Amino acid sequence: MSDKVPLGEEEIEVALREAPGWNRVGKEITRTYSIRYHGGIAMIVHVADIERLIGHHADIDLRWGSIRFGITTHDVGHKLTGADFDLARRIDAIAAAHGATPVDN
Ligand SMILES: C[C@H](O)[C@H](O)[C@H]1CNC2=NC(N)=NC(=O)C2=N1
Repeated sequence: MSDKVPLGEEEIEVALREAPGWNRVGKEITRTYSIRYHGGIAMIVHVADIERLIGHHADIDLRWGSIRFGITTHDVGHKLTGADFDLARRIDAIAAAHGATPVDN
């Protein structure tokens, strides 16, 4: 499991470059995908299985045609850690497996 030690600013910049499509918004990193509602439910179940496995959970906002993930580490006061970027990578892989299309801005 990735560690839950707050990252420094430079480490966050490096991690963001290595997680293309994820945006830093306030205290979290976030990404939105386009997916049909029912497909989004199936994707969430898959993500939840992985979240339980790694002990790290995203905030998930499912809408009619899209799903948004927001990730930050609560245990260290809502700061960004390696665990957030680890989960982001895993969500990207699951999204691809479910045919979810990134809505990157
Ligand atoms: C005990 C349990 O592992 C911790 O509370 C985990 C659960 N999931 C978590 N998820 C996130 N995003 N941040 C955390 O600090 C966190 N802590």
